[in-house]
Amino acid sequence: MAHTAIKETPLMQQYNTIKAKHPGALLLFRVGDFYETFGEDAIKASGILGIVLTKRANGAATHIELAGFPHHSLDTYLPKLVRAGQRVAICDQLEDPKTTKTIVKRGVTELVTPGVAYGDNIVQQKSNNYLASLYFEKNTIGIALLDISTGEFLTAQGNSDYIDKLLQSFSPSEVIFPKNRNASFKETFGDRFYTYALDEWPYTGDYATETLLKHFEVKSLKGFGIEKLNLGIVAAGVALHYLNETEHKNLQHISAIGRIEEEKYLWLDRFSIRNLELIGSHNDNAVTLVDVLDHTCSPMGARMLRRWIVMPLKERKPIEDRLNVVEYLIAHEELKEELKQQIRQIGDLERLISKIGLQKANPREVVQLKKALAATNVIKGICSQSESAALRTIGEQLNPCVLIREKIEKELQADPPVMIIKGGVIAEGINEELDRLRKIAFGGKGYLLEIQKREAEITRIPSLKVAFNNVFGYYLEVSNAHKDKVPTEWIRKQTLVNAERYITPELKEYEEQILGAEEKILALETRLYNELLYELTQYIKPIQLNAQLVAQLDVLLNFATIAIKNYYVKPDINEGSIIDIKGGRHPVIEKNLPLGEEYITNDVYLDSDSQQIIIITGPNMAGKSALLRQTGLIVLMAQMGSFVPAKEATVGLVDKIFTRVGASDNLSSGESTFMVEMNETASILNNLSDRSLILLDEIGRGTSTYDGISIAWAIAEYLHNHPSAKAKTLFATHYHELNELTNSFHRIKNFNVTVKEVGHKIIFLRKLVPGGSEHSFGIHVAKLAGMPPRVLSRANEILKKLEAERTGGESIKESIKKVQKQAVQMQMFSIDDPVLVKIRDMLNNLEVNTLTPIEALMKLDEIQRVIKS
Ligand SMILES: Nc1ncnc2c1ncn2[C@@H]1O[C@H](COP(=O)(O)OP(=O)(O)OP(=O)(O)O)[C@@H](O)[C@H]1O
Repeated sequence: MAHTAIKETPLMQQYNTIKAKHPGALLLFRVGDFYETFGEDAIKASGILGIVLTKRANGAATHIELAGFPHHSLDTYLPKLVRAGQRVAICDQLEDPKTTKTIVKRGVTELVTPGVAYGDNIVQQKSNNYLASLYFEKNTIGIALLDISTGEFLTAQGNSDYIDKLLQSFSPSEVIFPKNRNASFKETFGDRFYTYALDEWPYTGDYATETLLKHFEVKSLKGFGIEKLNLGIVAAGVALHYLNETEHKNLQHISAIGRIEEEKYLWLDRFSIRNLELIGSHNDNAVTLVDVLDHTCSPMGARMLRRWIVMPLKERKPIEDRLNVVEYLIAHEELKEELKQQIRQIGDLERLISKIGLQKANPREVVQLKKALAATNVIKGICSQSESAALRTIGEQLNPCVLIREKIEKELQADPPVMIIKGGVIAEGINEELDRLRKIAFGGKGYLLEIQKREAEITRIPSLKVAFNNVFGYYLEVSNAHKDKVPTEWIRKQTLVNAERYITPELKEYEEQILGAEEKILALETRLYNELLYELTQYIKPIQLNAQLVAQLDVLLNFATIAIKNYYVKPDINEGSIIDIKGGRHPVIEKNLPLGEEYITNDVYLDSDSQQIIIITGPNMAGKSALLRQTGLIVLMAQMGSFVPAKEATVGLVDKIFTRVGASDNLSSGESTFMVEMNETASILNNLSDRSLILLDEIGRGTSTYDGISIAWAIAEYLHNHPSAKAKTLFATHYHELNELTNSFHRIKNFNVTVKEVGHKIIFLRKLVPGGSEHSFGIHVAKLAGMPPRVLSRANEILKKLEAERTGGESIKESIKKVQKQAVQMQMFSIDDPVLVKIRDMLNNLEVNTLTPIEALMKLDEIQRVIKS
């Protein structure tokens, strides 16, 4: 945005210089006790924050807008600005205004952007706050994901599908990329993200590698296992560069970078993450899987759970390890509760240690660190003594960091204030000078009483009082009755109605000592505190590991808790190719049914030999989508190591889950929704594998019936006949015509979700049974929805007519022939019409006897187009 230079005063000159250095950022300019904004920034800030916008004269003829708030309200206002998508540059006074005669030196001390934020009020407790950095080269994209609030730093590279999936899983608060890629970013990933484009120069392999090597103080990136990710390295280097640019210099807590190990995780494409409603997005209120699953005891556990949900595993061993711990915890109620109790004490150790790295932890947080380490030690004890090997491993790895814990215990007061300037942070007996100064400053009362007592005796003025005021400090007050007893060396300072006030050299000297002492105490406490903070940075790595382990334990405990609470069972995970769910439920819907309603359980069986594809028909509202989703969710939960909502479940490991929901739900994109649906489906067909699970919900409904049937039919056929990948598929559809498929393709089976017709009403039984269903009951559902009776009865009439026309039991082929016949008959009437001529030719060229139903349908579609055109 154009920034109109603000002229005149030296202050404004300084402002303009700083402002120009941070284009695109809203500048909070510290003036005395206030943060001020000017011009455009002031207009924005007053709008976002609801603070008063004023105008002030600026030179002879101009006015400048102005809006500000007290500096101590920064914690309240800054998050609001950042959440409103502003980049905020905080400009502070870099020297004490008292010590300078000219204008105070000022500079930007931090640039807070949505993706580079760590303040408790800015970042969400239960989710990570990632900055994503992208680098493009031909068809490959490098990505780095960095959360400054937790120190997590990851990288990967791959094609745009993969990067898209990662962006969906990690849902970064900000995405950065080189300026020349602005257009291609938008084209590939849309406008779902807050983005910032950087100059291109830092995007080189050399510069990035050097930045990383320097940051981690290593000679090679091999130790991190990322050395082959040449594009990922560039993205990661630029991420660090960006932190530096935004004035984040203390980054010891970013202590390692890891590769996202794609091969370890079940692939969930971004549509699945959305369609299965796993974690929801920031702005919708739908109840999602995580809402049901999250009973963690710590924010870091909550964040790890979210990661496990979008990145389930696909190797048997680690999944079983998790399941076994959960089983053990369920069987040991007391131990489970004790561990949860301790984890609650630990709190957000991960973000706490990050603040130590950033050197921004306050005294109370450091004391919390001590408490967390104490609780860690208790957990270590419990785990080490358990019979579960996995828990013992966690116990062994936990590091109680005894030395530093004792040091904090010894050096800090037990309950210090949040702000160091309040004083009383460093404990007694740590520093002699501090103790001495404290005695002077705070032992003062006794000392003054002594003076008072002594002088009262000498002068024989029993009512003599020592007191203090802001005008002339400590004084002696003598009532008028005794004023003639005052020694001559006392200096009179004030006369009241019935008393006189005096000062003495002794009092003045004492006063100077006290005032000096307070300042010295503050300086000394600050120094000692910072030394302690600095020493703590050496413990970042072990404490980060503790945080990881405790978060893991928290999630496993959480799985045990919800398994008990929601009656989940341990799934049987194996390397076979069967998915066999008995009495399965939808974990979210079952929790949100209207009072008195019970979730109807269902069995789903899929394998690659006899029942690879299930076509599920059934009326609207019958529960088809719920069934598809619950199958996906049960597999997912099993592979994240959780028990599952079913009576019994066998899960032959799945490597990819694809979900597509027929268009018409996915609005708000420029493309035709049908086109989008076809694109998405194409990407499934091109990526599936033998272990994939595909959930197709009314694919094809976004177009004309015959088009839709044809496409759905062709997809099912393709999935069945795929030479190498017998992907297990659930296919919900309204097109009963698809029930014909089972006759030609032996691994395709028909099922339907049952309903019962009672008089004019239908009752949803929600049971999945073998066989196709006859009709849709769409009109019944319309009635349920309160459609006017006239519309309903007319719809019924039309339906009857249509059904009557379709002579009972006729196959698609026959009905197509009939249509052809009608078309041929039509030809006899107006032969000259060029459209009809064209259609006639098309029909004449058809080899009806060799035509497959699908080809017939497509032909029909072609004919329809000709007529429409
Ligand atoms: N097994 C079940 N037990 C109880 N209630 C269920 C069950 N399955 C679904 N429901 C309820 O029925 C509603 C409709 O289910 P769902 O959306 O799956 O139907 P559908 O057959 O896919 O409908 P449509 O064809 O109109 O999309 C759900 O929102 C849920 O409240």
